[in-house]
Amino acid sequence: MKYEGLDLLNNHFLNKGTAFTKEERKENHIEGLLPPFVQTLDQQVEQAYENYSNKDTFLAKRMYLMDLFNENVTLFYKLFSQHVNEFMPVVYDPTIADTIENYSHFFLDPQNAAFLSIDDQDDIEATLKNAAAGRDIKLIVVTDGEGILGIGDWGVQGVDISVGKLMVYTAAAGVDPKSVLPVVLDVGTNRKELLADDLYMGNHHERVTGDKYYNFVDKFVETAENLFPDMYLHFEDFGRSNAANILNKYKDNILTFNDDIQGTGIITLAGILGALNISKEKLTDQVYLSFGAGTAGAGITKRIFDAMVEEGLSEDEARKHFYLVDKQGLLFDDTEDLTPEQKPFTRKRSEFANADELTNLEAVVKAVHPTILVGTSTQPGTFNEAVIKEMAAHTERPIIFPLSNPTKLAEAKAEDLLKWTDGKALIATGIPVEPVEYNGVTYNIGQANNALVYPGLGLGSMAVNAKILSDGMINKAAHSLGGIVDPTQPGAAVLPPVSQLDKFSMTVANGVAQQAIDEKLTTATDAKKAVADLKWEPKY
Ligand SMILES: NC(=O)c1ccc[n+]([C@@H]2O[C@H](COP(=O)([O-])OP(=O)(O)OC[C@H]3O[C@@H](n4cnc5c(N)ncnc54)[C@H](O)[C@@H]3O)[C@@H](O)[C@H]2O)c1
Ligand SMILES: O=C(O)C[C@H](O)C(=O)O
Ligand SMILES: [Mn+2]
Repeated sequence: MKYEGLDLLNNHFLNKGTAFTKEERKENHIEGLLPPFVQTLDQQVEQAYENYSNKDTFLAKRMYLMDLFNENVTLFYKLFSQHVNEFMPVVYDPTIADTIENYSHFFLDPQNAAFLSIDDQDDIEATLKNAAAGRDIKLIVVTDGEGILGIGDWGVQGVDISVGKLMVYTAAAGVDPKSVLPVVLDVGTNRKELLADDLYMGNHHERVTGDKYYNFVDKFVETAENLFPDMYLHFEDFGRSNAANILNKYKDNILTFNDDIQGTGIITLAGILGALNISKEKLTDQVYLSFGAGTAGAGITKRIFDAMVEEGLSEDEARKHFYLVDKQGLLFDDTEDLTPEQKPFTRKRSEFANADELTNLEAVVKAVHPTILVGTSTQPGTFNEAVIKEMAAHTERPIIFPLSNPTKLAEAKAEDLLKWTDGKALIATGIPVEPVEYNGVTYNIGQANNALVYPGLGLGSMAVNAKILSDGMINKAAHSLGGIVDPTQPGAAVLPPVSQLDKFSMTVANGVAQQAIDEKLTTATDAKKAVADLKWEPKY
């Protein structure tokens, strides 16, 4: 189909705005519909960045950028690619949390998303086709909005996380924006204030659970697979009781990925390897404490456990290095309400003289002397001075990762962690943090956010159209981020800087694609060529 006239100007994939040449304007019947001066893409970028910079708040900046995206995708990504570091917290986490909480009130545009309702299951196929509009869809990010970041259940409003994650795929790894589709599964919400709000845009009923829920997810997956057989299916921010079930159900049969379980596992392992590269310690000597053992906490634990086994420990030996703390305190084998993912990492009460007192983080830190403390608890400020000083008293370079998002939920601030450990802590945070000055040293703080790996992992997997996402490919991604930071520099970060996200996304993509070839999960033979061929660039 040829777009011309207003249809062309209103198609954000094809629109070049003031960059349409005089000839193009004539040919497409848009002469006189734009100011006469023909601009270059670089001039448009300059103009847009000036506009962006004049907005006072992150929220206003984000809204401007979303308008720009709706207007002209090429210009949006050209601008984004030139300011990745600056735009990430605006387009993505943490500002995205504000837009999710206020989605129904801020609403202007559905941004090409597919809204699938559990109450209209017969529409699934039609909706996906309508949203694709003839495009060859290679990547879907889907959420059901139950476990958005750490802010919980936001029902249909969670759709923005699918939109935002996809924008990062393109900005970081050059995934073609014409090949992606954000999806939300609206199964209701348990958030009372949304149900009571007349302007709430989703289904006004409580979440549907059990067989009806899983059948709906099944129907979506099956229909999407049929329509888009080469698709990479990314699950995001499902609730704790469903995320792992869904991953386990599909991971051995289709090319699928759970970001909170697998993406977070990869980036946290990469961060820990980066920290150990600075302290010159061995992974198999570490004592690991997960604070908040939900979707992300348990996913990370499993990844670090697998890494210890790869480094030569038996499974039984490796398990002894792990402690999980959740709402109930330290998790024992007889603790009530354990999830299937927690069970393999529980301890026995007989290991401790004071087992019944191990109901809070500080008591557990005193009892087990962790060398690594990772927070995915959604409980702000819980890595307090007493906890951190106790940890630092028993280990030279404590590895401390407060990963809960958004900013208001972080377990600690990097500057406090440095202060309480006299600069010894090796830190990564979930959200971006400015460098911290302490005792004359500038500490760069790594960002252990899955956004540093999922774009490259996805691009590499899609480039070779791998049959599944294997443990080997995941492992390869985790080991691809080393060697970028100089660990001998005082204040070196444990992970590479987001400013180089586009570069190291390619390293991740090439490594993952090669691994798929090595494991015979693809018919492709040349990883680098496959990745380069799929990579999209914003240009007219
Ligand atoms: N940095 C990253 O890349 C990244 C990735 C995924 C998740 N996260 C963050 O991790 C957090 C958790 O996400 P999730 O998807 O695992 O959610 P989740 O709900 O599955 O897990 C949260 C866990 O914390 C536990 N918890 C609640 N209160 C607690 C308390 N007082 N003490 C100890 N544990 C407590 C819950 O019981 C649950 O098991 C969120 O803030 C999310 O933003 C960060
Ligand atoms: O979205 C993020 O910033 C990371 C992660 O997927 C999360 O749920 O917090
Ligand atoms: Mn997430």
